[in-house]
Amino acid sequence: MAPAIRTENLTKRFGSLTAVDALDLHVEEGEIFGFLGPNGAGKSTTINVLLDFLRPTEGRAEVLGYDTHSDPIAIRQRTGVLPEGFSVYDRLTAMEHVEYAIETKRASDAPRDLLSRVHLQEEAWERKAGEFSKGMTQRLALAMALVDDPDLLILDEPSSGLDPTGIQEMRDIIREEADRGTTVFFSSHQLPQVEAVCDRVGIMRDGSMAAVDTIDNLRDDVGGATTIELEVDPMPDADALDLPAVDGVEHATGRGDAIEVTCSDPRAKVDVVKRVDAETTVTDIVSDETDLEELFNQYTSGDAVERDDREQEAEVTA
Ligand SMILES: Nc1ncnc2c1ncn2[C@@H]1O[C@H](COP(=O)(O)OP(=O)(O)OP(=O)(O)O)[C@@H](O)[C@H]1O
Repeated sequence: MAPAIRTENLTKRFGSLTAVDALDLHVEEGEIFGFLGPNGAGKSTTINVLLDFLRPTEGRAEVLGYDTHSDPIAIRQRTGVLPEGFSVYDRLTAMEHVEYAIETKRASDAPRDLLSRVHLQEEAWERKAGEFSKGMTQRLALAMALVDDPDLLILDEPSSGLDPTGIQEMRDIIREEADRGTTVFFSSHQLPQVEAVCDRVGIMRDGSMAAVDTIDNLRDDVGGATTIELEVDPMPDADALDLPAVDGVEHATGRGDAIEVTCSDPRAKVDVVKRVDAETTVTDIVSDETDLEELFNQYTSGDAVERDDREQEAEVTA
């Protein structure tokens, strides 16, 4: 099965500036792939090549098995796109926009269904889109992208301009689409959203991929301490528990009815829970993992991650 997106040595220069630098990107069919990177990393340029809005300087790209340069029409027929900085036709209504998108794709969707799916309020359907807020405009753009049940959705900053409810709704729509078998490829600066929906992420830096993996694997690779807190009843004897003897545990602290354990290796968490559970009843588990923002910073700036420093607390060893 062809990957949904494949680039080989993809390079795009603007004069002396290399916006995309020998990029090899594979996005599998059916996955939700988050395309991340700081401003200017080359995400939009990559997306524009995928859609044949820009020609590569070197290398090539395939979307749904078609070459972006020789088969752009076949790609557009099966792909839904929410472009960066989508702008509306000021004098057309929301309904007319969607009707236009349906006509262009020679599809047979019901415009009302699409507008409901993106939660654009019904009172706005017949209003001129020139009056829309950024959030409403994004919803309209998404409705147009969803026309004809695309096999691939390419969304450039889909959450831009959305309030928290809108972001949540966008997340739900992305999941629904993926559940229907659609591959979703989206760029975003909304890291919590990316974390909530993506199967894998690619982090761009200076036109190349600094990392591609699941968020869990990126966490493992970056290492760094993760902390879990186990609420227990009753508090077990620290000596009998001897958590520091578990491989990958840095230290453990008992406080009130909770044990806080810092693991240098995240895989140790499972062993910790098993060990505590063998001694007492675990009533709750809170895991404080490296958040995606920290991971992102490590891959894009190389700065050391600031860790929650609990070194001063007493260890459960006495
Ligand atoms: N048409 C263009 N002409 C000249 N330079 C360009 C052009 N488009 C993009 N660039 C440059 O290419 C680099 C990559 O830009 P790009 O828009 O792809 O980054 P991005 O990762 O999408 O950033 P953002 O998150 O801000 O959208 C930047 O330095 C940008 O200034």
